[in-house]
Amino acid sequence: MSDATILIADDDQAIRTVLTHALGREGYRVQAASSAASLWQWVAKGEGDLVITDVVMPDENGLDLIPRIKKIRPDLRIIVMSAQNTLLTAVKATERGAFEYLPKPFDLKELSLTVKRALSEPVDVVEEVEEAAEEQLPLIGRSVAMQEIYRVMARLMATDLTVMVTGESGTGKELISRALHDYGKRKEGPFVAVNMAAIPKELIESELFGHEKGAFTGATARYSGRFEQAAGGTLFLDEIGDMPLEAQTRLLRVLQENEFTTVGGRVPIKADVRIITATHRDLAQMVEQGSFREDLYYRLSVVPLRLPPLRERSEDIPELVSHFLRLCEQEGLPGKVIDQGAMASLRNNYWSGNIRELENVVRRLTVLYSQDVISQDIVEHELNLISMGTSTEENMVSSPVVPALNESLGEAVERHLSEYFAAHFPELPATGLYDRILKEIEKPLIELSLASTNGNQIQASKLLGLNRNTLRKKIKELEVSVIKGGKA
Ligand SMILES: Nc1ncnc2c1ncn2[C@@H]1O[C@H](COP(=O)(O)OP(=O)(O)OP(=O)(O)O)[C@@H](O)[C@H]1O
Repeated sequence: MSDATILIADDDQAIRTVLTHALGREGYRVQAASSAASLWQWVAKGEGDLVITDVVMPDENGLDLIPRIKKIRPDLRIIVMSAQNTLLTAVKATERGAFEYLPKPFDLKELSLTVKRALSEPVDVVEEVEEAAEEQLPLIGRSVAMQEIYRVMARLMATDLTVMVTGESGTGKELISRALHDYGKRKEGPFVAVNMAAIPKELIESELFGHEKGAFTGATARYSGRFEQAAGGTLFLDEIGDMPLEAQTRLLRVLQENEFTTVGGRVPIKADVRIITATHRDLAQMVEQGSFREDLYYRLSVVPLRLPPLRERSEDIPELVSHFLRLCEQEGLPGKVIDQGAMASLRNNYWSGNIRELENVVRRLTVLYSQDVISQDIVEHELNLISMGTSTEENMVSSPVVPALNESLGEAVERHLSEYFAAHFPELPATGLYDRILKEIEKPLIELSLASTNGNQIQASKLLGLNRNTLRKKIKELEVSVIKGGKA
């Protein structure tokens, strides 16, 4: 249908020009408008075989236009393109009956393929669907990688398909799974999450399928397992790669037969759950090694959803950081802003712990440093502590002033003091810091000197260059424990 007429609405002149050229080259007739109103006029007159519309336009939101168009021209296919790029936009576009949702910027090749598909596939009749509520779970991130995830998620909302979410630890697998439930057709039902790694092997069956009273020692009452608890809703099996082989076999049987029995029970119960699984493991490799059943793997990974690690979408970091700073403030922690250099350091970090690690770092920056503006120095300092395997909190409690190999004692003290300042600034006294810090240094200094002279106070006072009486006074004042047998 390359002689089809395509109607385009976008208030961005550049986009109209590019699309008109690209689609014109492929033989389509193109009419492009800068407003929803012009597009509507064409549609109402019966013109066009396909609509491509932007979402945010000065006169009307493209998403609101979809149901109006569908009412008078149910057969007209609509492609929505948007730079908003949130999950909600993708879900709304799909729910309202758009043929496809294309996050901007998109590839012209992709657009061309979508147009071809839209013109050749039969038009779906859109059922009346309940509108998705405004974003309850804010899924932050508009990177290309996340937009692709949102697009797939939007397509999954109206289905009960089994989804397997994979990705490194802390990439948001549980959050995405919850969002699939919250926007999906089972949203009125329960979302029941089970972490397979957290249940002892011998309890997995009864945890999942329940048990009858007396089924085994300790089964003092009937227990309805997670399958029963999740009836009508979603069962989220987290860390599915940690499921022992015997339980895998049982799960597979339940999925094949669509029913299960409790441990010790005989009456089959219908399994009315949508299953979403998640894992950070390489299940395909586990299948090869024989530690995960191949048939179960294929049943569970009907729709695989791979979450990218944070380092592959560092463009999302600023928005995530602002989101976590806002969360901290809502929880009553001090409100902070972050400067550009600090943000650049956060963007360039490797983030092996992904979003969870970023979230934790933002929390520490909020709590442990008194400055209202988080600077690059502070961020670098905190990230260094993490890369050394310690963070400010832990570091403050235990690390002694031990010079690193290339450091003088003075430098080590300075490093330690700066950590001390960073960690304790909010509770430092208004004045008297000099005495307080010197006291904190004096005590270990005297203790170490006494230890090195075996508790001999005469030698220690010499070593320190202090008068013997002064040393004695200090020992008392600072409550230094004196080694028994040491000479005064
Ligand atoms: N897109 C996102 N926007 C905002 N917060 C997010 C996003 N993704 C993840 N988070 C937050 O990051 C943290 C980790 O997410 P989540 O627990 O879903 O990760 P996970 O992949 O399931 O981790 P694990 O593999 O360790 O179980 C949570 O506090 C979650 O709220």
